[in-house]
Amino acid sequence: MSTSLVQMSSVTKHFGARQVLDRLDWQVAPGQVIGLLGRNGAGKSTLLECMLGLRELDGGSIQLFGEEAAALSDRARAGIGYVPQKSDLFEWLTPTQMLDYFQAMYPRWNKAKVENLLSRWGFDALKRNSPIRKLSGGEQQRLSIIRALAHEPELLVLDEPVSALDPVGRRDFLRELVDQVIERGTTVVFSTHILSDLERVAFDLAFLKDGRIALQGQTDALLEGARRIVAAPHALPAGRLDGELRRTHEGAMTSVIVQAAGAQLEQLAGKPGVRVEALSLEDLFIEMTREVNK
Ligand SMILES: Nc1ncnc2c1ncn2[C@@H]1O[C@H](COP(=O)(O)OP(=O)(O)OP(=O)(O)O)[C@@H](O)[C@H]1O
Repeated sequence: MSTSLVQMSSVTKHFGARQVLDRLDWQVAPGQVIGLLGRNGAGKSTLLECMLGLRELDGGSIQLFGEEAAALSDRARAGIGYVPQKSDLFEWLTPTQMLDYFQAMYPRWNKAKVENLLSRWGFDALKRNSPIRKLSGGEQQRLSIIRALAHEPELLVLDEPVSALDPVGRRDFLRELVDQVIERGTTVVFSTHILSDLERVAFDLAFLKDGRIALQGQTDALLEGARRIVAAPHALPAGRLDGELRRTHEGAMTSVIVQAAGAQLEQLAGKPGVRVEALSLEDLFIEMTREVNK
């Protein structure tokens, strides 16, 4: 039996001629907190939707809590909290009505937590009792997060949960995530383009590129080991470098991204005409997700 909470094997998904996921393998262990990164259109939402059994696969298999994702039991469903990229709230209901509706569906609904978050996140009596469609985009996003946290899920999947939030809303959400959700041992997978948030929260990063997870590791370790080596091609040894991830050519120079501190790197750093640079998370994102111009 697998010990993974999510187990994706050779998952393939296309929309018409567009191949979005290409024999993707991915595991998420219980308690892991993973930031999912990728360019616009890389397939992050598709991956998360497939993971939750919301999209039919063209190939491969996905297991969640040891069950087929496409046929989850009610018990497994009750263990999932999901904040989709596009809010699927019932717009004609008021926040109070919508939360009451969902409360009836979940055996483990923490009413006190919902009340606490509503008051802390600016839902006064007026807002709680006007139709959701009249709330701003950020308010709807906050409500969607409250709904996803209310039943204290074991697995929380967040698809760009802070995209519509102002800096205060983002800080409040991240605090809640770190102090409450992660503290409780919840497994969290979330996609975001706000890299500074990831540095504060995600313990692991996964890069989605060309339909697969191109790189995954602990945020600190990824950044600590990542280097860009820029040199004329003849200054580099033949073959791949230790820990080589990507290689691009710009004019007369070759740029190699490696994920390895070691003797080879030290040797190279001492050679004339060779530049070895540390990478920020933004650099790493750009390097890991850009097209290779061999
Ligand atoms: N229902 C659909 N029908 C057709 N094509 C789709 C559908 N959903 C997604 N796609 C296509 O699949 C690709 C991946 O989309 P997806 O929304 O998963 O990317 P993403 O990484 O979440 O992007 P973003 O960062 O912009 O939110 C895109 O090219 C998109 O146009």
